[in-house]
Amino acid sequence: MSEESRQCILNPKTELRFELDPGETITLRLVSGRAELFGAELPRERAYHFTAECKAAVFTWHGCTLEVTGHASTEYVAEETPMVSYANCHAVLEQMRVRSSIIRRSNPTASSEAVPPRVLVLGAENSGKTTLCKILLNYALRAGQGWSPLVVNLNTWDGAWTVPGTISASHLSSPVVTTTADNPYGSTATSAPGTLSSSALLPLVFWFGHVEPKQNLDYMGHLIHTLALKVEQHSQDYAEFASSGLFIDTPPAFAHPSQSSGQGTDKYALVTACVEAFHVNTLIVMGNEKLTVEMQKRYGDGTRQISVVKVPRSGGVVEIDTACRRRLLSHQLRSYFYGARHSDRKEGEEDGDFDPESALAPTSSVVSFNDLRIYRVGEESLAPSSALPIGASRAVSTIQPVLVDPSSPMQQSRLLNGVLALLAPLPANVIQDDLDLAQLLDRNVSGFLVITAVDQEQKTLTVLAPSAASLEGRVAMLGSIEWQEA
Ligand SMILES: Nc1ncnc2c1ncn2[C@@H]1O[C@H](COP(=O)(O)OP(=O)(O)OP(=O)(O)O)[C@@H](O)[C@H]1O
Repeated sequence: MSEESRQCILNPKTELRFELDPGETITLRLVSGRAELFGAELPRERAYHFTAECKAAVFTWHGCTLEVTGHASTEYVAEETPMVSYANCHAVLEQMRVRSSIIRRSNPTASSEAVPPRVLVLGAENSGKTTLCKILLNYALRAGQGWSPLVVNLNTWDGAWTVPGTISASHLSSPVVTTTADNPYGSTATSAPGTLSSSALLPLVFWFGHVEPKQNLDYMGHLIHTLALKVEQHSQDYAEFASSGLFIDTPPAFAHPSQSSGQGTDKYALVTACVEAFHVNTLIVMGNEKLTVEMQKRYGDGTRQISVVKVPRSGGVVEIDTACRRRLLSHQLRSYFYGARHSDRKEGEEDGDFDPESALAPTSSVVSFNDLRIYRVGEESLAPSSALPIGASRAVSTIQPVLVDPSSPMQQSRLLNGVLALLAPLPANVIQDDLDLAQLLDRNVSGFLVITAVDQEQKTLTVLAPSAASLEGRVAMLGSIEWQEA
């Protein structure tokens, strides 16, 4: 029997907030008026099924009626929201886009004057950075100007379109409506069935291999520059989107000097890396006075032409604790291999609600130790310093790829359940034995694998992969991220 539904009438400029615990689901349908989910307009009479620990809010500018089915452990209507500030922020960014577009059309060579908004969003943990990026992105996409902004995700806790431990970028051309916490920027053609994903959404992905930037700050800095460089090369293919600008979503570590720098180094080294690499001209700080002042001191003096703006943190942003983050990390990996999460559906739910097309079918295959070359990046992959002979120092830098020998018993525990990033195939003229290791750091990722078994006798690895394609001769990177099927 279907659950009873109830009506929720929202006054203008209010929002219905809900927080789902594990196992809870809620379905919303817009009955009258207009409403939006983090900036994406909801069509009338279409049911949105929220699941997988989703925490979200439906906001209305002019009032609306929603039909709500299901139960969320926390559900309330908020009268106070920061949406007016966010809309003002959008208006300023929109002016920059329009100006850029007009200048480019009248004089295509004057690209230095036609600067679109290049926005970096900074803030503490759970301050609403991803949500603000999504709202500003959706508003830009709804402007009717044919924009297709680039979204850059540098939050390694959050896989964005892929899996955690990565940084990535993608142009988006249709609004993002997310009903689970698994893919905050939507699903891609590589990890979702064609019927559900956008073929235009093909993110450029680089593997960091850890969830905390502090696990290898040099490597993170290197990847930011590599991603920016590739993005610039790609943007030549997307000249029509040159005025759309970009949004950079960052992890909390960028705003915490202690977590993003070593002693004696620039305390905002990663912010500096981003500003320089992506030519940021707008820095948005989520409701943090001290950080805003520090950023204004650094960038707001007019010489660099960077605007530093503080916007209020929404009272609706949920404190995601470490246990929940770990669960989300595991679910993101699961949904990469198996498709959208269904475990949160209640038992006995009607079959009609279950969409079998969202299920993916990964394959498990056995590969010989010699088929796949596995590398880790940096010193952390080596024996501890205490194990070195007295007086000896490390010869390996923090961003040097080190070959992992699967036959070494010391590596076995690291390999088992380890998530591997399969690098894009190397150019045909690169001979495996003569591989320039520095090249590996600049290669983007074409997919992910998980090692489910290591057989020392047979010298084989069993890997879970999204497809049955041969892995012979491929190069993969290991990090510290592990995943095991529950
Ligand atoms: N107004 C709101 N009502 C209900 N939930 C919200 C609201 N705004 C944000 N959230 C939820 O709060 C959670 C945290 O928000 P968000 O991910 O945007 O923060 P963040 O600063 O990017 O987090 P991180 O610490 O990972 O950097 C998300 O699940 C988001 O969907």
